[in-house]
Amino acid sequence: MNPVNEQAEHLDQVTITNVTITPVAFKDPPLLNTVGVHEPYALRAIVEVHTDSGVSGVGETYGDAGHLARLQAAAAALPGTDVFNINELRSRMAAALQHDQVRGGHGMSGMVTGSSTTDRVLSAFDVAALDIQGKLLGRPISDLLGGAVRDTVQFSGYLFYKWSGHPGQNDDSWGPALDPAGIVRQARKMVDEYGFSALKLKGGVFAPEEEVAAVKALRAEFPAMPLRIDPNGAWTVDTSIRVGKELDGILEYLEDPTPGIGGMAAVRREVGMPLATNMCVVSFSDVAPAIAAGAVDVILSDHHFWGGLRRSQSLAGITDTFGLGLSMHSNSHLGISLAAMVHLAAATPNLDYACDTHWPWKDPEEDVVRAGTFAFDKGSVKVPTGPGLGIELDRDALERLHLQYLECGIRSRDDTGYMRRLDPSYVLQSPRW
Ligand SMILES: O=C([O-])C(=O)C[C@H](O)[C@@H](O)C(=O)[O-]
Ligand SMILES: [Mg+2]
Repeated sequence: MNPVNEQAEHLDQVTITNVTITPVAFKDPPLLNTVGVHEPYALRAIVEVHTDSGVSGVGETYGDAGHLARLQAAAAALPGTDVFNINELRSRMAAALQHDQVRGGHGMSGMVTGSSTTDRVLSAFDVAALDIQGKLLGRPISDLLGGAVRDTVQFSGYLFYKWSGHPGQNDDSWGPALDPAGIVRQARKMVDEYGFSALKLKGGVFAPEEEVAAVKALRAEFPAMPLRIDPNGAWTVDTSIRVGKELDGILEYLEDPTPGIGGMAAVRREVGMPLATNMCVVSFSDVAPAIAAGAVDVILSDHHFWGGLRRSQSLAGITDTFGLGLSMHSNSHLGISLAAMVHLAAATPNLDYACDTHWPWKDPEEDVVRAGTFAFDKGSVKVPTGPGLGIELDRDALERLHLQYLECGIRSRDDTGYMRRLDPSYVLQSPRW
């Protein structure tokens, strides 16, 4: 048999034998948002899919208790499946989860509410399966997704209001950012260290006037920088229109000023700049109503809740067809997610904006991939060219971050509960202003 046939025969069926799911915790600074403040540790789950070929693949997803239970239920349904048949993986896990379509409990802080449970669970398995396929074929995932159209992927600097450190702990290296001057200081440090050429401010923390002043201060400091603000639906329609008019000509887009498709459509009729969302369009079932209502100009994809890399490409096809812009959302994440985001972004021709990432907020010493795998240069990351995700799991680091998970006591992300423990008068409100 010639080598090509021999390899083809070998790949005829590559069967999943078992799955390992490891929850991990990594340090997170006190980043403020409209539902509270980040706790001292962020949770993730590392999913390893093993096959009878001896080749394994990895994926990364939310680490909350409810999500972990669903990952386990899905994992139990997968042995015996061909790792090249992601459609079969999806239908098996949809069956396993059919009585558990609960919303929430996944680590998105109550801000992204209506995403599909099956797609949220599928994501890490999809990434792990593509990692295996790539390793078997000797090709990077970007090739499996149709080929990279860019060698590097641009990210935006993600600015947060924050305290100087977690109460009772030492100050972190970023210091406080509680007013326009603090935000500009943070932006300067982030741009100097990472070279970002777009900036996003997480808003919804202070009164809109203060956040408008922060955006204007950023504009004064960085005259040519594309700027965005995202209050996560903290504003009423009227407030959103007022702020939208005031920041017209300053923002490249305004992200989720107000909750819901109806509210976003009402704002969009009155403001000049594009409206973006990762809150009112979070699953395929939201797309048609949002387009019919004229609610948004830009959708932020996120493979963690859109069902992995292939289904995120389906979303990209939809935004392309309907003339919508496409950007990318993030939550606090580690290097496996970064690699997956980069492969997806590289193979998505119509990605119109620099992608979000929480990467600068992570302690550089903490990751489950080998240190030094990623470097930011001019705000961008090189697309890995090795087989699969092109990364290597650091087993010692995985063990350390798993121990940290066991010891930290946090089992579900709860920005509001943490804030309330620190400030019992704190009230959750949506919209707040
Ligand atoms: O764009 C967004 O909505 C986010 O990045 C959501 C995140 O949960 C962010 O607000 C955070 O980390 O606090
Ligand atoms: Mg957002």
